[in-house]
Amino acid sequence: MFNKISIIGTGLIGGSIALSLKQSKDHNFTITGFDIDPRSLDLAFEIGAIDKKTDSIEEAVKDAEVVFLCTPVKEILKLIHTVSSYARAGTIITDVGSVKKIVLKEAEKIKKDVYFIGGHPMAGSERRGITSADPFLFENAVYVLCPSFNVPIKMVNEFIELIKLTGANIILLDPEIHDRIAGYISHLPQLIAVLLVNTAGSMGTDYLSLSGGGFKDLTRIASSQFEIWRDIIYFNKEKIIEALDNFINGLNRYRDLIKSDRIDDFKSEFDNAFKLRNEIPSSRKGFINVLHDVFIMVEDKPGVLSKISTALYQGGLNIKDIELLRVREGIGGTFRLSFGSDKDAQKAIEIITELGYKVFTR
Ligand SMILES: NC(=O)C1=CN([C@@H]2O[C@H](COP(=O)(O)OP(=O)(O)OC[C@H]3O[C@@H](n4cnc5c(N)ncnc54)[C@H](O)[C@@H]3O)[C@@H](O)[C@H]2O)C=CC1
Ligand SMILES: O=C(O)C(=O)Cc1ccc(O)cc1
Repeated sequence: MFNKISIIGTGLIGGSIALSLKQSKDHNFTITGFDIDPRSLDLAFEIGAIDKKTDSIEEAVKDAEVVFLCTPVKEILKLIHTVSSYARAGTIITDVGSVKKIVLKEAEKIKKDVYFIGGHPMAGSERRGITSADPFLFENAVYVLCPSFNVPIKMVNEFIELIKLTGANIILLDPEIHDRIAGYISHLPQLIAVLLVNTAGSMGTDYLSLSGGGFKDLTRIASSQFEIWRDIIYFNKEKIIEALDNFINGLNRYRDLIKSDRIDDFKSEFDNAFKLRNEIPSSRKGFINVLHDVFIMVEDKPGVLSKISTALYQGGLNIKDIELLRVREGIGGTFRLSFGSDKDAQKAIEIITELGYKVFTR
């Protein structure tokens, strides 16, 4: 197994990968971080995501066995060259970019004694930066890998073992297929979420103030920052246009059905969606829910949950639902607690924070 890891871009994804590797009980990784934003680097060091920080990319890379590129995609395309020029023979360079074909094409140009394995953890958040990093972010998530042709199978296998430590399930995919699928299940939904909020919002802010759980569930990712998405949209243009065209055709068909009073024709649409939706492997991410969720990161210590639930009970709060989202034996996990109202969820946050746990909402 590798020991020396470097993270270039210590933001949400870079920070989460670093934190999850540092939590591994059976390994003692030395993680070096580099980021163009010194605040991000300082914070990553302060929270223990990285062991060393450096303002020199050469320094960050020269002794590393694995280098993770965790920046926006456009930067990844440049960093592939900078990093490979400083990397010693045998180093694995990997990225986390949401688009894969352009990245793998760029990686074809680097010297052949370093190995590029494209990666895309299919989990994330609408929030950015190291302050939102979560060691359990990838637990049970799909993590796509696209190795370059020159990477020996043994190296791919060793790398898979490393990524498995994040708790993710690995899938090897052709970059083009990855981009088409990501276009439909991630990039199209992102644009739809933005347009839904803007369409309703353009009618007046009072429209949005009436929105219920369904609208909020469907549009959480509309709060994502454009900086990451600019590159995703640009570099997956073709596949996104294909997905948009399909979706626009579907919307037009629905419009025609309604206009011509063929409402019953929607039954098969609903039935089909119900069936397909139920086939998505059960992970709670994105599950429709009208409750108000609070997420708590806890250590794997006896009594932690009863301490929290007792304090909430004494505070007059009723937990409507509870789920252990991500757990690492002996280390800890993230719990989702759901409350019946936003007011209760806010009160719960106060109570749990007072107990000294890290709490966040989505
Ligand atoms: N946000 C999400 O939910 C997911 C994002 N991704 C991909 O992960 C990558 C990173 O996204 P996030 O972590 O969300 O963004 P982020 O904004 O939280 O972190 C990016 C970090 O990279 C740093 N950075 C930018 N240019 C740099 C450069 N040239 N050299 C060194 N550091 C640089 C920034 O200062 C920042 O700290 C993107 O390519 C995105 O497509 C993949 C899966 C999920
Ligand atoms: O917040 C969520 O649920 C996401 O799905 C975030 C996300 C954004 C970009 C990706 O490439 C993958 C995941």
